[in-house]
This record gives sequence, C-alpha cells and structure tokens, in this order.
Amino acid sequence: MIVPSAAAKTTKAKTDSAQAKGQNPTVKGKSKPGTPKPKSEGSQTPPNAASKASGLAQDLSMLGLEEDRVKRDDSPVPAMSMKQAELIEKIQKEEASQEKKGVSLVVVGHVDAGKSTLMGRMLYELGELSEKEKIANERGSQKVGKSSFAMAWGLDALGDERDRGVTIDIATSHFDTANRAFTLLDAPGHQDFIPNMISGASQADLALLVVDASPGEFEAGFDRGGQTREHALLVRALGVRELIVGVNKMDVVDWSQDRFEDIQDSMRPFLQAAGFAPEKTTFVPVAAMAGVNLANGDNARLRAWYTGPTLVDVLDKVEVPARPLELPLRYPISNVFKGQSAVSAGVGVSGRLCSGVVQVGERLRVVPGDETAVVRTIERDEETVPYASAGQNVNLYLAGIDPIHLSIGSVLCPLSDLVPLATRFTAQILVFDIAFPLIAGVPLELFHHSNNVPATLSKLISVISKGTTGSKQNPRVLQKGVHAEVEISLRAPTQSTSTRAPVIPLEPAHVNKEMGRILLRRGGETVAAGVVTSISA
Ligand SMILES: Nc1nc2c(ncn2[C@@H]2O[C@H](COP(=O)(O)OP(=O)(O)OP(=O)(O)O)[C@@H](O)[C@H]2O)c(=O)[nH]1
Repeated sequence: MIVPSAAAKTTKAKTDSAQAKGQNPTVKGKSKPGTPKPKSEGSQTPPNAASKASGLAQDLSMLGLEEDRVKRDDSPVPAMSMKQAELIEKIQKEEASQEKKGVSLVVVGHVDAGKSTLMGRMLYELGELSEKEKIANERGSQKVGKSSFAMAWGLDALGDERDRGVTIDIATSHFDTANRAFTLLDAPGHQDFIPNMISGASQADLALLVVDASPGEFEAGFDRGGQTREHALLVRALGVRELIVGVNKMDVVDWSQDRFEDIQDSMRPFLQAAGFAPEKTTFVPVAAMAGVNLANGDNARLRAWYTGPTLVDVLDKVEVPARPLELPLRYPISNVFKGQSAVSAGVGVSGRLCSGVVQVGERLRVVPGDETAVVRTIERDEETVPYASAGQNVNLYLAGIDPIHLSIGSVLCPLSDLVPLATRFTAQILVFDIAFPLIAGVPLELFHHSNNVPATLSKLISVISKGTTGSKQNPRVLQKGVHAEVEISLRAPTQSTSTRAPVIPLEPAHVNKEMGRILLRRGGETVAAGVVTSISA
C-alpha cells in the first residue's frame, strides 16, 4: 500500500541506493522481485572450485553484495513462540474473524492494453496514490514526452521502464476494497517478458485481463500471436480460477455497447475452453485513463446501457481460495536481496507461501542443497509480523546462512518435511495452439514457479481423449489442443560444461497443488501447461 510509514521509508531509502547501483530494488509500496538470478537454479552439483570462486564474485555483484560487504547474519534470533499446531489454530481463527480477506491479483494483457494506467488510476481513486504523487507522476512523464503514460508512471517506477514506457518486471503493491485486501502484481505485456509474468502469475489467486477495445487493437491482442490468449491460458494453467476481463479504452469506441458485447462474445467460448467457469469470468467495460467505471460508475454514456458493477465492486466480491495451512511449508523463492534497514538487515528473500505456515525463529531448509537458515524477520505489506501463512506474499530475512546458498527458484521448507527434488517426472499436460506438433526429444524450457530450466519430453505416454474414445498409448506426436500424459526430463543447459541435468524442487499436484503446476515453452512461445503426476527420478 502506498502509505508513508517507518517501514515504507526504509524501503524507499533502499530503493534509491539500489537504483543508483542499477539494481532491481524493492520500492515503497511495491517490491520488484525480479533481480537477476544469483546463481544457476536447481543445480545441486557444485561447479569446480575456480569457477565457483569467480561465480561467487559474479553472484555477489549481481546481488549488490560485494564480497567484503557480505555479512552472514549470525546474531541471536528469538526462539519460536508457538508450536506449529497452535500457530495453525491461531491463524485459522484469525482468518475466520478477519474483516478483509487477502487476495493476490495479477494484472495481465497484451502490450499497451492499459494495465498500468488502469491500476495507477484505480489506486488513485481508492486513495492509495496521493494527489501529490499523481502530480509528480504526471510531471515526470511529461518531461520525457510521454504524458499519456502519466497514470502508468506510478507503477512503472524503474528508470528503464520510464524511459521505454513499458513494464519490464513484476511490481507488487497493495490496496484495499471494502471487504478485500489485495496484493497487486503488475505483469508486463511484452512477449520478451513472459517469464517474469509467469513468476508473477504463479503467485496470484485472481487475474485481471485487460483488453483494448479500440478498433483493430482488441483483434491484434486476441488473434494468434497476440498475448491476450496466451496470458489467459497461462494464468489458468498456473492455477488462477477467477478472471475479470477489463474491456478498456471504451472512450475510443464511443462507449459502444455493440463493441463491448462483440468482445465478450469472441472471448467467452475461448475462456470457457481454457477452463474458466462462466460464473467465474466477469467482463467490465472501463476507460482507465479517464477513470470511468473503475471505482466510480457514474458516466452517463456508459450508464445509458450498462447496469453492471464497477471494477472495484467486482474485485470486492471475488472468492477467496481456501489456503492449505496444514500442508508442510513450501516457500519458493522469487527474489534474493539484501535488507538495508535496522528491521530488515541481512539477507532477504521474497515469495509467496504455497502452503503451510512460518514463524520468526523457525529453522528452515533450503532445497536444493543442505543448508538451513533461521527466520529472523517476516515482513508483510511493509510491516513486520511474527508469522505468515499459505497464500501470503512475504519477505523473509534469514540468519545463519550465506547468501550464496539462496537461489531464485529454491524452496524453503521445514527440516522434517523436505520438498522432493526431481530431474524426471510424469505430467498431464494440455498442448496449446501451436504451429508444429510436439515430438519426443524436442528441446523445451520448463517453468515451475520462478525456476526456468531446459527440459525435454522424454516419453509421450498417452493422449487422453476428452470424449468417449478412451486414450491412445505411445502417440508419435502431440497435436495442438490435446491432453496428454508425458514424461519430462530436465537437461543440462547447452552452454554448461556439466553433463548432469539440473534438479528442481517440485511435488505431484495431488500432494500439493501449487507445487505441481508446470509450463513448457519453446522458442519464446508457451506450448503446454499441466500438472505433475509423479516423480520418477
Ligand atoms: N484513450 C485511452 N487511452 C488509454 C486508456 N488507458 C490507457 N491508455 C493509453 O494506452 C497506452 C498504454 O497504456 P499502459 O498503461 O502503459 O499499458 P500497459 O498495458 O501497462 O502496457 P505495457 O506495460 O507495455 O504492457 C498509454 O498511451 C495510455 O495512456 C483509456 O482508457 N483510453
């Protein structure tokens, strides 16, 4: 939330110094969990000593943690204050009595659909962005000749993004409606940035898909090659069940009811086929730039035919998914950074708890690897809290561990319940609308939370028919649109001298839903998505 507080001020100071160094900072009111990867992900095999030393220096400079400045934090940490079962019970009670339920929202859509403008304007209308900040943003964007980007300015806060007028990373901030507390993830629309979007969407409960109603623009985004379809498929594949489609720039089409309905009619069958239940898909006409139908629905031209809710009304009523508190903790790391304030000194990691609970003083294992760390501080919405639970996006500050042992894509879990590692596993996948069928051995990239590793389809086990014809064993190819059971093997990166395939922490979806979702990409295009069914090796 964009509220000045002691915690917010310290994060702001960190931002400035981080920006000066060209790092990816955590900013006031939002964090930027997309820092360059600190070391090769998923690798359990240490490289040889020489490359390890130079790799270490590189890793540290990427993190802004030059060797002489790295201080492993070994000062005493308070002991855990509660037994696990007590903590779960306490959180369950708190959740039941909570006034505002927490929901993570990812904003996706074709490039220039107006995602940042929409969120910037909505935050302003909800009172999360002050008039002063709004004016500063307007001035800033006018200076670089991009006054139309004024509203987006608040979200696209990094220098690079400001210069290019394009969102290049996932930004998180917070806002509240009457009954919900949202963590907002603003995802980039550019094709090149889809891996960042995947990382953001894998942390979301709900997606807002922004489409541009302008003539030709909706079509450009929705036809093959546009990101509207791909983003919808991706968010569904990553477990998002509820979708709001913001039909934006209604001013450009003169508030046309026909245009709004045509867009709805084109998208509904596709979204339903993608797995969004019709009652979980809401279309809302908006004009982000002028702030029409975001928090305020009194535009006469629109109200001449539209009787539905505003975007904020829809957001306020979204369903809150049940949180798997009783499963073991699974916290995939989406960023590693250095805390720079008294509250948050030491090494910090950010991410979302897929399952379980965590508390200050708890010792956790970092998988892959043999290292453990103790949770010194938990930070949530810029506030220090004693514990966190499934579904929450939090920063953890860790003691007793050297930062080189923490990688994006690693998972923190309890010592007594480690997440399994896999190099080969079976999965049920849905093949997307691809130009060429998939065959065994095809080189692919596997995405699992923030991990992104080379992989291949080592076996095509069966094509699962949705009709009555049963399944076909050992198919030679997988055509677009099919459901299939496959074996996936991770491969050593081609540029790597190691011949050993990487390992990544994952779990079958029937054990832990969020830990069992995967995406497969090839040549910059998402070719399939699915769930892990079993781990083979
Ligand atoms: N006419 C009109 N223009 C709008 C509206 N909303 C956004 N725009 C313009 O559309 C352009 C793109 O807006 P952004 O908010 O940067 O779009 P985005 O989807 O965040 O773009 P990326 O970050 O590049 O993915 C800007 O020039 C905005 O001013 C609207 O409601 N009406």
